[in-house]
Amino acid sequence: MGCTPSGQTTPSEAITPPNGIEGVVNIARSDKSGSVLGTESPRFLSNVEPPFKPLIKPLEELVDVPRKPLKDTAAPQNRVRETETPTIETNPTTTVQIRAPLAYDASAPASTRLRHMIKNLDHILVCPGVYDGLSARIALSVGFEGMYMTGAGTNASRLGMADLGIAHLHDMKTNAEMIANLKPDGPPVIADMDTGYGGPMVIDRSLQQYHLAGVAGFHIEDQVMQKRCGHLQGKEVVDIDTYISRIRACVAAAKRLRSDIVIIARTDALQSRGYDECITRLRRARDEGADMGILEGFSSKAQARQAVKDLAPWPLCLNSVENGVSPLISVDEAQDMGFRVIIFSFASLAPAYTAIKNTFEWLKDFGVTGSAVSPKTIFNVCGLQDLMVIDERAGGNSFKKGV
Ligand SMILES: C[C@](O)(C(=O)O)[C@H](CC(=O)O)C(=O)O
Repeated sequence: MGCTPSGQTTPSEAITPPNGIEGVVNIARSDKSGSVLGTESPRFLSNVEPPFKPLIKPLEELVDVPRKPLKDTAAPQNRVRETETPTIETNPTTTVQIRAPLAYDASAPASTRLRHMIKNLDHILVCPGVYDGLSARIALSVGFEGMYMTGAGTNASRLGMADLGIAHLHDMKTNAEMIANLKPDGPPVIADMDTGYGGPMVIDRSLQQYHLAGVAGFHIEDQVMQKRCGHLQGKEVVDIDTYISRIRACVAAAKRLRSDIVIIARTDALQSRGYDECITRLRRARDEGADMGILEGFSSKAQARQAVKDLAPWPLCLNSVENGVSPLISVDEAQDMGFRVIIFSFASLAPAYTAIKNTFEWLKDFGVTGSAVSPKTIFNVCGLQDLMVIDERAGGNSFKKGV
């Protein structure tokens, strides 16, 4: 690591922040909403601006906007699923088959807003993977329209464990609940539900817990209970009937709870059973009432494009795991292929690993961290401004002497 040839360094002159730290600084300063991220002087109520810019376009911008056509989407053949509340389509060539309200309602639950976004946004919904409060806060401050709570990240951050199905319902639900409630009227949170954590009775409870936690959508997969990350080798899947019973349990629970939670059926069968079996599984899941699909671990871009065609107009979500088993597919490419949502599972976990490791090595070698980030920068990202407003409005005096 960098050090002067003599090894005679001082923090102020010779030590530069290690790789990764600079990026964190830039993220903190890139907030365009007018908040004071990255500075040392938070403002008080009179001149506090909203810490977050509106993340969702206002109604008038969403309704009747011409959507970018989902290219090459084949005409549906025996694929139209009965929906409880069919929506009126304005442009049949760009139909996205998901039950959704016609009008956007900013005060609706996140799940209802997510449905509307999947159906009506004129672009793909981009959800960075977040795994804890800070990564979620950073996603909010940068201004994404959605977020994805990664199971891999939850295992790693809450349990210090690899993504091998160690985290269970309680771990996943409490993490998702915290993240979804940082800004309940903000970007909807899609969360990993792995295998559902048991048979139909447990899955029923899992859906209920996610629904009550404010999770807007989740994916449930067909791996065996002792699952592993979709980008590892040696995955095993359950038979199709067991998989479909998982989906049925979700659909029934959502109906009973009158929940709009978006049910995303994921299949991990590509590795062991091949592409055609994946399409069969996803079609069955769709026919049982799943709202959306994920085919995990595409082996080529052509295969990803084909899956969208084969399942259209049912919407698909792309799980982009950089350095995983699939080729890297950018947001623009995924949109062009016709995906409606893209999640970047490792978007915060991987850079956090790099930054923390580099910093710890720097600390070990040089006795300082080399970080350029002040505590207040982190606190501002984590809602300091909002808390000051709450206190001042209530007549509290927590900040009379500054902060
Ligand atoms: C999407 C995923 O379920 C996750 O937990 O983020 C993982 C990501 C990963 O571990 O690579 C998966 O793809 O299985």
